Amino acid sequence: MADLIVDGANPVSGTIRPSGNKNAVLPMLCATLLTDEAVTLTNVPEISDIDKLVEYFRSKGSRVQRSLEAQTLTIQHDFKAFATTDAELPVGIRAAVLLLAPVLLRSDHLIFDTEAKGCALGVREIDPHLEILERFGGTIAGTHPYRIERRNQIKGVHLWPDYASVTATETFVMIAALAHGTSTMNNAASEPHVQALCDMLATMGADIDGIGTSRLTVRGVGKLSGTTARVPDDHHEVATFLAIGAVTGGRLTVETDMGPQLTLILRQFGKLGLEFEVEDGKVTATGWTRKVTEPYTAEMLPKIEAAPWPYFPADLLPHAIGISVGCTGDILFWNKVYEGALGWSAELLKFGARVHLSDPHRLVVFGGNPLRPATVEAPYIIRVVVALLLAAIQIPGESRIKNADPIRRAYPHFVEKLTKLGAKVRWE
Ligand SMILES: CC(=O)N[C@H]1[C@@H](OP(=O)(O)OP(=O)(O)OC[C@H]2O[C@@H](n3ccc(=O)[nH]c3=O)[C@H](O)[C@@H]2O)O[C@H](CO)[C@@H](O)[C@@H]1O
Ligand SMILES: C=C(OP(=O)(O)O)C(=O)O
Repeated sequence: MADLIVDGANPVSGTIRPSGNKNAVLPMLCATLLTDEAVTLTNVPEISDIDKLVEYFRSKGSRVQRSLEAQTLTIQHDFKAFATTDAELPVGIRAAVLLLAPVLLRSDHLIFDTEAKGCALGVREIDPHLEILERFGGTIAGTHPYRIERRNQIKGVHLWPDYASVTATETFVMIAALAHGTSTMNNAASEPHVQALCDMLATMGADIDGIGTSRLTVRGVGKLSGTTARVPDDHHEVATFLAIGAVTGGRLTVETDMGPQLTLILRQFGKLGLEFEVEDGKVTATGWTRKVTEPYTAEMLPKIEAAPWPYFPADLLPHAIGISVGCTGDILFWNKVYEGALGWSAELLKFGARVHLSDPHRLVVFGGNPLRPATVEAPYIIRVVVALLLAAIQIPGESRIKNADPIRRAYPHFVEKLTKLGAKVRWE
């Protein structure tokens, strides 16, 4: 594991283009298994989760051509390789769960010997995925490892799961696209990455209504064709760079077409005093007042809450927390998604911040405390490494974020990009 050394309070300024969204490219890559024709993805980020999926596909005889320079990836699968052997999925990444539906469609049985846990945010259950496979006609023939069999034709079903799960919705769309008949899902997730997968499947010939809403209707088709699809820019990375620019006193522009999707994200960062200019094709961080917006309702604490899209994303709540330690006022953070996503907040005390973890979902950060550089320990959570960096980079002096490697799962060339913009950050 490597540490990130951050020499804070150096303005991070300039213009940057974001990379493709990890949580979009992973389902898009898995969905290439739904066709025997070649699929080309563009704006493919250079991140380790993709390396793991590509390695898995190559081990199954898939042909993969990847250009890191052009950020393109072309892939074509050999269905026979999936049909004749047990499919043992890659371990250590949440995205392994996105292989369940497409592999089961290609093979009549698969062995799933991974807990499919990514970031350490809580239980990361797989029940919603297994339930979808069962409802579409799969059988769970064993557990530890999971053995899933498919004896019958995949037929359309109507689902209304407990909650809007990103990867479970993606599993549903992939299997429903090739099922016989019509399928519906109420309480579907609608994050930009879920929309990107649906849009890609539509270009392959899938018949999907309700993209971007909480009710998806999918009329199954007999066959999907190859396509070329662009991975959308990563709104998490866009938000990260904007926040870094603002808290370091820089002026940082991100060139992206994601502007309209960032409205609520910028509004929540605005509650922490971050200032932005949104123009066609770009967003600029212009300053930071450090003031927390006080609600008119006097009994209320200022609050930022995270929940499934179109709420503020759970994957950006750590960023807001990291920023907030430098604010002058108090604010409540409420993670309505994960039951284990805030335990790391005690690390912020080492910077001199005062925080109170009210329960597993709610954290209060008290503003106006003198901050100092510190050595902190990152958990295995990509976005928490960023949160700790956002705290460290606003404080004059050298901080160390231990075990910062998880950042490589979603932020390509993070240190190199920051260095070009004037940050003093290095791996050690
Ligand atoms: C590869 C990928 O795309 N990973 C993302 C995906 O993970 P993933 O698809 O695993 O996350 P889910 O949307 O399933 O939610 C994660 C967990 O939160 C809990 N839960 C969620 C929603 C809800 O209304 N109630 C509830 O209790 C459940 O315990 C669930 O297991 O979506 C998460 C939530 O946006 C993101 O953090 C992950 O980065
Ligand atoms: C939690 C994340 O990823 P994963 O679900 O792949 O662990 C994330 O991208 O912040």
